[in-house]
Amino acid sequence: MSQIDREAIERELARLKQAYRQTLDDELNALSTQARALVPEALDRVALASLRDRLHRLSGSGGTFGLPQLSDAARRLETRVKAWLEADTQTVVPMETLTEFAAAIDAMADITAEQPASSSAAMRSQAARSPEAATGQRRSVWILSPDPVLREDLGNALQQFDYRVKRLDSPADADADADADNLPDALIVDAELDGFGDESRWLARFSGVLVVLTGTMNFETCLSAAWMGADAVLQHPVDASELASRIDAMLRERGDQAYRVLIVDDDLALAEHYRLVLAAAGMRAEVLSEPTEIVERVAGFRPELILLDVDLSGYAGPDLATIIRYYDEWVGLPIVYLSAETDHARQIEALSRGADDFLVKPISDAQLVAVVSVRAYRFRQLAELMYLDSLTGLYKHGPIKDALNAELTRARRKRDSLSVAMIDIDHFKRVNDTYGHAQGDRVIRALAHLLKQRLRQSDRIGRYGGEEFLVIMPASRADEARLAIDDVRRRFAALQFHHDSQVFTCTLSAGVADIAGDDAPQAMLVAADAALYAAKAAGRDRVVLAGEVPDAHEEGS
Ligand SMILES: Nc1nc2c(ncn2[C@@H]2O[C@H](COP(=O)(O)OP(=O)(O)OP(=O)(O)O)[C@@H](O)[C@H]2O)c(=O)[nH]1
Repeated sequence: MSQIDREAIERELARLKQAYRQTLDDELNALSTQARALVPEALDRVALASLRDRLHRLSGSGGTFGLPQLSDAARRLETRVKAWLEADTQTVVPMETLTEFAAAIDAMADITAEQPASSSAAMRSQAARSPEAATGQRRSVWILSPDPVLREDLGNALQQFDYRVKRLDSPADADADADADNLPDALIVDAELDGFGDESRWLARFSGVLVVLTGTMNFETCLSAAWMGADAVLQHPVDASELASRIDAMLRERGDQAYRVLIVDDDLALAEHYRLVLAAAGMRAEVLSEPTEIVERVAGFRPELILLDVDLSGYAGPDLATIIRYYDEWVGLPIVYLSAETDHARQIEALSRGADDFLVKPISDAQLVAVVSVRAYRFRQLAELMYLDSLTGLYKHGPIKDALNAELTRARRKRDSLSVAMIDIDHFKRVNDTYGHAQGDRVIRALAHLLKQRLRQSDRIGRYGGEEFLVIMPASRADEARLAIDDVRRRFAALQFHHDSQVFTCTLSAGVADIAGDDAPQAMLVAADAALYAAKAAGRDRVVLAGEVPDAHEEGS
């Protein structure tokens, strides 16, 4: 997996700081002109409000770009303007006071004292998690084995899980490919392969997952695997679905699940600075400057924390927090205000409207990273416990139904299509009865894994019941949804499960309904369930659309 390019991020941060300094002169000139235009007899309230907003922005951004004294000065001046605005309209501010105020504005131009460069070391010390992880890119795997059957079978099975597979039969081939090609995300090495690990210098720069396959699990094989730095030793024959799950879990642990943070701020330079600071700490941050798009963006990006400015142009942060809390599925999402507001009463008022914390700008980079990562970590832990099924990592029954309500509301508002699919493993009872419950669990996990691999990131997948799954597919008509689910059906049927010396396969049936039928959530579920029932009745191993009458055929034909 590629590493975060810290140098590029630091260069970009320095560029932002320079750009900020360049626009600062213009901003201070504009402030000075506005201040000098104030006259005692007729204080222009519109001009005062504009002065207050500009000073507020300056107090928030100065410190971030290395000018903390500028922040302090702007904050003091902002307080004075606020007092004038809140006073009786008849109040006359003496001319000397206005002159002195304008001089104080001009004096800000003299503030050039710079803080020591911001805490990039602190940023570096934070857990470095790779941000490109959740991009949904296909993972690559090399299979190194002298056994052509193992290479072929395992390779084909991993392709079903959307891995790019390269099959190699000797250490020399691997050495040649390692020089010529990018190293893979995962490497599966057959313990029977002679000479691997001794000469393969490229192993030192391999940072992916290394799995050793062995026919016999004993101390010697495990010891040589440990010397090689293997992450896991598995006994062959191995279930490809188990292997794919293990590799995925290890890649995830290795940091391919960066925290997702949404920054809502209309000061774009400042927001970009925060984004880069969080990226340097290994998080994935996105900036939203158009508050009206907040619901769509939260639904699409699924942040694990929102950094919310209190005063956005035309909107109040607390109103946005309230809107987010209207959606059941986002009730626990951490919202942290990031604002130049120092008035405690206002901070408390803002906090009472659905947020979790209040950070006062300017905030140090290290503090920002610390607060965000601690809260995002806790949220992820809690969300996993509350919403995710422990066997499959999919949504539990309740949360997937909540997700359907939310997706339907959005689809209606955007006049977009939406489909649901109800999926059930065929004759699952027989699997349990014949091969045992543990093997049944493996089959359930394999299907969950396949669904996660094959469907879009925006699709929601839940374990609806024991061996029944519910998939919500936004922006998909039923015919499109059917194609996707049918692809999963074919791949699932091709998976081979190993039990002792036996090999068995399973199939699934599915029913698909879309919003065109009836857009009440319960009606969609009933329609999909009826289609699933029709698929079972018509011989299983098929996907049926709601309202469709499938041709019946013999099972297994
Ligand atoms: N291993 C395992 N089995 C489960 C789990 N949850 C439910 N089951 C079993 O899944 C089986 C479901 O069987 P049925 O609903 O009768 O139907 P089926 O055998 O799948 O047959 P059809 O749906 O008609 O194709 C039951 O035997 C349950 O005990 C689970 O978490 N793990």
